[in-house]
Amino acid sequence: MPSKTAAPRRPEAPGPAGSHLSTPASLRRLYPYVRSALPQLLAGLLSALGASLVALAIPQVLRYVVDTYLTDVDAGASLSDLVWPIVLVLGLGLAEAGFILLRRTLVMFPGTRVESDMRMGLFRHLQDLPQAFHDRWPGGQLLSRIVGDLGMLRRWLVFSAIQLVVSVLTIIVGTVLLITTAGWLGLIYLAGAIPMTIIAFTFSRKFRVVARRSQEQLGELANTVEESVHGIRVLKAFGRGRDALRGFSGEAAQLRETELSKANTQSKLVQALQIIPESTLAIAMVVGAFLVANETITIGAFSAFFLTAAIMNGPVVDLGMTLAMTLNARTAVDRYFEILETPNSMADPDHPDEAGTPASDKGSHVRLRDVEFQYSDAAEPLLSHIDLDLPAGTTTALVGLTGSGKSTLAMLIPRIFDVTDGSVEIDGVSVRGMRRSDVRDGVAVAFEDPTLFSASVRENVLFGVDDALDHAEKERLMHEALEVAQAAFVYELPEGVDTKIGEEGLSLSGGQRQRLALARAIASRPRVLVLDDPLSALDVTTEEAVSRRLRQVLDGTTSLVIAHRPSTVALADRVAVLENGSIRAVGTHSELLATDAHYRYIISTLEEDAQEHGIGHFEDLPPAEGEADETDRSAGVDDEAKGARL
Ligand SMILES: Nc1ncnc2c1ncn2[C@@H]1O[C@H](COP(=O)(O)OP(=O)(O)OP(=O)(O)O)[C@@H](O)[C@H]1O
Repeated sequence: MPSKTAAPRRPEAPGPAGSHLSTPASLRRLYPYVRSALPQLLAGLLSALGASLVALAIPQVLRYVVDTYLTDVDAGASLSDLVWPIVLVLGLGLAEAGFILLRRTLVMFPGTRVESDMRMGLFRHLQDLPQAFHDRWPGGQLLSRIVGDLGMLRRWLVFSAIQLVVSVLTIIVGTVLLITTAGWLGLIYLAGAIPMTIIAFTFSRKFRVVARRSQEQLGELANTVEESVHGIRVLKAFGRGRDALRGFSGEAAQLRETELSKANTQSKLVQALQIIPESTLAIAMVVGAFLVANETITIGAFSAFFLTAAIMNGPVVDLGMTLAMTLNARTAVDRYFEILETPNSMADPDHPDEAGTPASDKGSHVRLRDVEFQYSDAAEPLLSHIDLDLPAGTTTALVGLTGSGKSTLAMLIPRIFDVTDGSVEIDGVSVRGMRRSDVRDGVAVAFEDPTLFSASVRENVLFGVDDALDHAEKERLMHEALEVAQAAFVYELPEGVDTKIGEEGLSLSGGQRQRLALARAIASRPRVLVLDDPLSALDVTTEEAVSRRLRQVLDGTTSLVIAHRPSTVALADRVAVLENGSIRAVGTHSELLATDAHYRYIISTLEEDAQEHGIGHFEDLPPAEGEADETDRSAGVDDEAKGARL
């Protein structure tokens, strides 16, 4: 049940990155992304400013018309005298519309480019961050940052940021015009700025908090949706759809409350920004009538004052909205850099070691030396003093009770996790000294719970294959891997290997997905192959067929196979037994049966389990094709092991 039982994982970060910064300082961090777009954004700003200033010029024409032709009766103005002022007002109106259009055209392209660059940067960093980070951060939070927050930032950049500057400049220019046009009346209007500034400041403090809360809650909601969609089968199977809905409604209601509180806070500001200037205008009207009567100001100046103030009303009220959007953008920036500035604890070294030369053409030599591993949120190490030698070209089965740390140990080889002490070496070079890409080029993994991508079968199987290979070679590797994994079912799919297999391969059965994941690992022809219980979802007949072919493939590489079935143990030359976080014994199956009580216990448990489920036993496993002709694979191979296996 997504929302009740699975509490959302919280980031370990002590607080939002950048929360100690002022809003301008926080937004300044956008500069590297915005730099190349600045010329267009500035041109957009100038266009918007042009539109505003042109609008402010219209009242001055009115003032001229009123003072020259309408109030000065002796001037004897005729209708024809008004043609030029009318043409001028029309021209100013057209210029304003033109500036607005130009502004939109100028900012649209750079805005989307900044958004896209930032999105790429974040995605690249997410890909680079280690597994430990992804274990901690819920997907919904990442999704809401990479999609929602960045969309919000773009809208702010192309609209609100420009509007904010334009509004402030328009208000400044407008206020100067009010003062020069109508003296005291302008100063009365300016006095309204004092309470407005105080209110805006208080608003900013409140709004920042609620904006952050809203964006976090949106992330949690996205997380709940992701988890429910991901686990839809379980929810349906257990009839827990209603509970999921209840959990979702609770979170949605919380978000709604926060949004309402946000809107409330914002509407208070907007109200203040409307009421205060209008109150000052009421006072100005009384004072203005008095000044006109005294002939201190002209009727034209009086009219122009009110028309200018009316035009300024738009930018003043806009200030409320743009300020709110600026604070939303600031939160989005903080949330963006919170991820982007998460240091990568598994970064490549500055001076990486070259990958070692493989010990034999049958694969690399892997060695774990006094390895310790502890999960960051665990109280004590899960693995300690692990010494394990995987000679080139050999297959080692790793067995142990459930939860003993087998999968974790296997993940240390491709550096999905880093050892906390000791070292993992491939061909004599520590994996921590190498580029991660070099390590992973040589190591392929097939997970027990395989993840496939929503792409074609071909793309999934060739996922780890060198792009530089020519088409024919790639095809050959794919068909061969599919054959080893007994995945001929793909040829029966509607478009054969070009069939798109849907999100996470959910259109396939568990066994089919597992075989494709196995084919993916095999196709890349790795020097080290890590198989985490790769046959667990297969039926007996398929398992036998895969095992027979797999054994031939394993002959040509160094493999570590996590075994939960006797038949998987039988694929190996030798067996390593994991207990209480350490390797308790290494030997052939028969050696261990004879000498190690814990191994006997594990095997009997596996056998019982196999009998219960009607799956393969040691004796059931058919010999590999041509195996009788084989010579020993390496020094690490034990005849007895083969005897045991056969
Ligand atoms: N990301 C993680 N953070 C903290 N603890 C973890 C994490 N992943 C696994 N563990 C813990 O580490 C222990 C070993 O897990 P692991 O999956 O390596 O065992 P396993 O021997 O492969 O188990 P199984 O045979 O059931 O697949 C378990 O107790 C598990 O709870």
